[in-house]
Amino acid sequence: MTTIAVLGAGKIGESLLSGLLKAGRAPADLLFTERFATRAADLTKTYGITHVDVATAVQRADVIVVAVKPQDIEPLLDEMAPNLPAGKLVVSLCAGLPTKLFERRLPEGTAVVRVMPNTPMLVGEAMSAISGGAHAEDAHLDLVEELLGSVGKVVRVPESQQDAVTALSGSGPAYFFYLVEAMIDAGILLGIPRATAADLIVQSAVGAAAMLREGGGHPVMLREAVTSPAGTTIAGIRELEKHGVRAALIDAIEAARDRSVELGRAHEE
Ligand SMILES: NC(=O)C1=CN([C@@H]2O[C@H](COP(=O)(O)OP(=O)(O)OC[C@H]3O[C@@H](n4cnc5c(N)ncnc54)[C@H](O)[C@@H]3O)[C@@H](O)[C@H]2O)C=CC1
Ligand SMILES: O=C(O)[C@@H]1CCC=N1
Repeated sequence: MTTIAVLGAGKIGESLLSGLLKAGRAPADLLFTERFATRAADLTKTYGITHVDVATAVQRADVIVVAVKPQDIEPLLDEMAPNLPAGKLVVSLCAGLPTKLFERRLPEGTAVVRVMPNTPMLVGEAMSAISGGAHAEDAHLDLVEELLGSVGKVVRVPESQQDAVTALSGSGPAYFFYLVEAMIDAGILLGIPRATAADLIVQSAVGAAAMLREGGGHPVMLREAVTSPAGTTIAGIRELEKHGVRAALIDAIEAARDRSVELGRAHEE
């Protein structure tokens, strides 16, 4: 069985470990590193997985998943480089960091796959986009696709699109949560108890997502079907348009893309 080590078990690292376990992978096939000892102990207790140091992780695992903040990558690469045997596959989940950075800092010929996942991985509903680096072969991409396919959907994209993908689906869940939060607040304003407002909005979000995914409908047609002539929905849509919500969303996603590019530039030679 393939042994997978997750370096940095924070929010996304834990989501991956938990998702892989839920998908049927044995705890014995998973390793993780974590710089905070109390967090490491909590994760071992919760999931029964083994906490190791970076040197042990890169030596024992076949697939090494890097899940630290982009700002924390340099010291981690310093620790990985002298210990990484040839033939290992390095998978980076880090926003903005190009495969070239890993290839430059790790032993010559190391296969690197850049991935942009998202936190719905925790419930087996991740959206992950993967791109191979210079030494990644089809077999490496197939392996990463299989791993991430067990915790959600996977698409292959050229690495040049990864900053945009990061803004769209990497950050995307946060924008949906933000929208839900705002709609629940609207319910409070209208006198609906918070718990009821949350139920109403969360189920509406789940239903809308199911229609988008399973119904195969176009978002414009689905919205038009809710929008009756002289009805309630169009009164609300007029306010959204007046406040420039569409342009705000486009600007937000462009800003997130720009930030991803900036995170990568910070590590250029
Ligand atoms: N949170 C999200 O929604 C997503 C995050 N990502 C990417 O995943 C990476 C991690 O993000 P989060 O999980 O949100 O951050 P986080 O801060 O929750 O997790 C990072 C973890 O790495 C640990 N760490 C840092 N340096 C370490 C080292 N040298 N050795 C061992 N452990 C170390 C930290 O203690 C922390 O627990 C980032 O690069 C981010 O861009 C990608 C997609 C989505
Ligand atoms: O906010 C971030 O930088 C990370 C990357 C994508 C989602 N969260």
